[in-house]
Amino acid sequence: MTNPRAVATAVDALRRGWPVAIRGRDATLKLLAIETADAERLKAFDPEGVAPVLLSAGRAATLKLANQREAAAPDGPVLVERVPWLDFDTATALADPQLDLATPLKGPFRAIEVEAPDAAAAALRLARISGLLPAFFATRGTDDAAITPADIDAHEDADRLRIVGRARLPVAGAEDSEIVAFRTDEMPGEHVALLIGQPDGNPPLVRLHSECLTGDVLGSLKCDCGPQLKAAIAAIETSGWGILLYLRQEGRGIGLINKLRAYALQDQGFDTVDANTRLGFAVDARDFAVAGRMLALLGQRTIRLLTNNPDKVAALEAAGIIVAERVAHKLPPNPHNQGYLATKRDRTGHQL
Ligand SMILES: Nc1nc2c(ncn2[C@@H]2O[C@H](COP(=O)(O)OP(=O)(O)OP(=O)(O)O)[C@@H](O)[C@H]2O)c(=O)[nH]1
Ligand SMILES: [Zn+2]
Repeated sequence: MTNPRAVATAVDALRRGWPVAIRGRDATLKLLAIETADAERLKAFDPEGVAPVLLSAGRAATLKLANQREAAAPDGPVLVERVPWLDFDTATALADPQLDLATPLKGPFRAIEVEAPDAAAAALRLARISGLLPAFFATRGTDDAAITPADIDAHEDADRLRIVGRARLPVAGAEDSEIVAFRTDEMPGEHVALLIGQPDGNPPLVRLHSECLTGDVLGSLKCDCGPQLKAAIAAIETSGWGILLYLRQEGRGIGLINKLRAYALQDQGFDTVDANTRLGFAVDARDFAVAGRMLALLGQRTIRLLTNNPDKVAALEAAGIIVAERVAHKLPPNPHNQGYLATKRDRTGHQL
């Protein structure tokens, strides 16, 4: 039996700076998120000052801390040995790439064997779900109140999404529209679908739009999200009928705060791909199975998809949706997003 609700409690605990425990196959890890800790909490968590620091492979590679254990998975979690000079401030510098250029790290640091790699990987996932930097103090814990990686799988399982509300919603450019909201019992935000027009016997034109507060609401020129959102509604309306899925996957799944950290790194000269890696995240942490589930709940198994991103097509097909056609969704660049669009074309396979 899995317990996805316990994951919601763990997310809440991490954000408050409280420890959580994750039970892996071989051992249980007790974890304190570095971002929400302070020297005092660290002392209470680890009075002897021996708890190593857990980082993602991407972050460790940025810090030139390759995992020295031969059998370690190349993209697996990395544990940094706790040595006397690795105090709270130094751990913060390991966790937060914004300090990389300003404060050269002391050291030397040594990567040590990860005893519970499945629990460690689950911890990094939990940090992403919590919108926190993926970095922890980690020590052996007891099984009391520990969550498991399977609990996190259950928490993220798209099949648990259901429709919880719907209403007519005329919007600018598409007056004959209906909004449908979806959620699971634990998720804080809800995904929505905007059904535009009436079914006409053809597969609906569908747009998967990932939340971008800066672009969608504030009109940010750093990306193409705002114009893409408006243009998607217009294209669907013109096509006769279709569905806009608004997915709460801000920052390609790393959350608003971590996206803003990525933006700060972009101000230092890193592109959108390298910024995510330096933070310790996947380049794209979104789960498009959610969109597959939403379409299935709406009774639409065959669609036409408005996107330049081949990963979206592949992920929907893996989720059992037939993508009968990919329709390009290109908008003119502006001086601020030219580099971003070029990176999407050159490094993330977008067909631009
Ligand atoms: N982490 C991160 N997320 C970003 C950045 N710029 C935009 N985003 C997010 O990226 C998502 C939009 O995805 P895009 O990669 O622009 O486009 P796409 O949806 O993959 O592809 P298309 O369907 O072709 O538009 C939104 O969740 C944005 O918040 C960035 O520099 N870093
Ligand atoms: Zn955007």
